[in-house]
Amino acid sequence: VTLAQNGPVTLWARDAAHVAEMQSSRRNDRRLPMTVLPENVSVTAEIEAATQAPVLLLAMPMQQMGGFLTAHAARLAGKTLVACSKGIDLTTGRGPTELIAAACPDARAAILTGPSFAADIARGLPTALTLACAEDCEALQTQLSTPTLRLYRSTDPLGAELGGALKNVIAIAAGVVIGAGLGDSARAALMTRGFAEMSRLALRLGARAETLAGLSGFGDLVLTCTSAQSRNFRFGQALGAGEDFDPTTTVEGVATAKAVSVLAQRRGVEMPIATMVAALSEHRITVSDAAQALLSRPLKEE
Ligand SMILES: NC(=O)C1=CN([C@@H]2O[C@H](COP(=O)(O)OP(=O)(O)OC[C@H]3O[C@@H](n4cnc5c(N)ncnc54)[C@H](O)[C@@H]3O)[C@@H](O)[C@H]2O)C=CC1
Ligand SMILES: O=C(CO)COP(=O)(O)O
Repeated sequence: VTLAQNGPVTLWARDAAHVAEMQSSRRNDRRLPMTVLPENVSVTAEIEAATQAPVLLLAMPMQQMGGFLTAHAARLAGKTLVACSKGIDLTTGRGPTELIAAACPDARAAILTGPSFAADIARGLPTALTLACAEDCEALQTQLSTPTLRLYRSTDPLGAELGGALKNVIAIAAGVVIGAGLGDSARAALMTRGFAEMSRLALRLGARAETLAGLSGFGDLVLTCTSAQSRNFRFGQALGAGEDFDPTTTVEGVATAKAVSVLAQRRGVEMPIATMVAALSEHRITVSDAAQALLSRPLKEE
């Protein structure tokens, strides 16, 4: 919706009936019901039509991306593929740009990530994001920026994708704290210690500290841990309050917590909060036992 200010945009979806509905109503009632699709957004169920453009934005749940890339690899060769997903693939332990590089080695992989709710962007509210690509991406930065969507470029896609993936795990923990009535002070402590463990793992994997401190890391951590618009935060809140949560909602932090626990163990990195989120999401531990376990860790230097 925002990119349509810069020129024609093609929106591809798999479900032909849903596409027909969007073409006639000019809205996506399932995902963004309040937003009218601009005239120069054309909606199609034909992947051929959607892959004509040189730049493609991939916005799908993280665990679906590997299958999509493999299925369409031939069409995607030579394209610039901009991942908009946040997470770590459970099967391979890879982030979005690493998945793209493995499945489509002839494509240019980039990631667009940072504090941004889709509904805010669609409403034209001011938003700032990180666009990260191993190569120079100044032209792409200009192409994807709009008067209300301000992109900062980075050459550290690993750091950007790890920040975006890991903040969801900490947001679930923050939601648990609020849902269980443990208070705002506990949430602030968890966000800070969460940021410490996000940075610990990311740096060990080769990311840059300044990327973690930027929009894709710290920025998105703040948004997701403090806003009820966040599905990860709301999922945590329900977990903390012992309430059910709609299982069809995309909550990226659940699979990411699982993937991160494995990754952290393999690399010998301590990630107590992420490990606790993985256990809580799978109901292997109660909220009070999780809180107790975190509070009774050995005292140490900050
Ligand atoms: N909604 C938001 O505000 C933001 C979402 N993201 C990220 O974007 C990614 C997608 O999230 P949402 O769009 O919000 O989720 P969603 O659940 O609202 O929508 C996902 C869409 O992907 C489609 N899809 C599922 N599997 C697919 C496949 N194999 N091929 C093509 N399409 C497929 C679904 O049909 C659905 O339309 C996530 O990684 C999320 O973290 C990032 C920033 C903001
Ligand atoms: O990534 C997001 C905001 O930057 C969206 O957060 P949720 O997936 O938790 O809704």
